[in-house]
Amino acid sequence: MRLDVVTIFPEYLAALDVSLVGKAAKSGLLDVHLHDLREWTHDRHRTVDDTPYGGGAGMVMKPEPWGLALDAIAPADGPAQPRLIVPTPAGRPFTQALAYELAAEPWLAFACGRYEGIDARVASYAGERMRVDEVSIGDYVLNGGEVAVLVMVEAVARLLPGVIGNPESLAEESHSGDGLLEYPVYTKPTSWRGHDVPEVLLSGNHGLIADWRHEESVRRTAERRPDLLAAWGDVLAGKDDSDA
Ligand SMILES: Nc1cc(-c2cccs2)n[nH]1
Repeated sequence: MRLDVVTIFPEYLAALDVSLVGKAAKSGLLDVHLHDLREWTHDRHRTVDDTPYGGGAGMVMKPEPWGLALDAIAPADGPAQPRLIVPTPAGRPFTQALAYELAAEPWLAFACGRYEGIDARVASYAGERMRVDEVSIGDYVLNGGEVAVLVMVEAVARLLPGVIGNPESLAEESHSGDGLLEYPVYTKPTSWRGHDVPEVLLSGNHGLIADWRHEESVRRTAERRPDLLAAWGDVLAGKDDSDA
C-alpha cells in the first residue's frame, strides 16, 4: 500500500517511522510519502490559510496550495488515483469496519487540515477524480488532523497481511466483528499483590474458558458500551438492515 500524507507539520508524522508502521514501511508493505503543504505556496510568507468568508472566528485553509499538492501527488492524467481521507470532527465515524475497508485500498492519501477546516471546494475538486471520505476519529476537537492520521494509519497498517506477527490475534479484538468488547486478559504470576487470576483460566478446560470469556465480553459491553448491545438486540430481533 502507498500512503501519502499532506500536512503543515510533517515532523508530527515522524511517529510513522517508529514501531509497527515503521516496520511495515521498512519491509516494503507500506510506501509512506510525507509532504509539507507549504511546498505548494508561492508567497513570501508561505501562506496556507485565510479568514473565512461569511465571518466567524479562526482561519480556513486556502484551496490553492491543496489543489497544487493533489495535482503533484496524484496527477489527473495519472494511471491511478488514491482514496483521499480528510480527518475532521464533522466526518463519518472511523470504525474498525472502515479500517478494514481502507486496508484493502492500494493507495491512500491523507489531507491534514486545521480544526477550522479546509476550504470545502478542495474535497469537491478532489471528488471529481478520486474517492473522498471526510472522517472523524471521535466526538472531540483536535487542533489539526495529524493526530487523527496517526490513529487511522496505525489501525489500517496493522490489518495488512504480514504486518503483525500473529493474525489470529486480530480475530478476538474489541470491535472485531462480533460487536462485543474483548474480555479481560491475564498473565503470570497467578497471584499478584493480593489479586488472583480467575481460576477458570488455570483450569485447562477450553470450553469453560471460552464460555467465561464470552460472558466477560458481554458483561463489559453492557457496562461500558450499551449502545453496542442495543445494536446486537436489533440484529437478534431481525431489525437490522443487513437484508435490506
Ligand atoms: N475527530 C476529530 C478530527 C479532528 C480534526 C481534524 C482536523 C483538524 S481537527 N478533531 N476531531
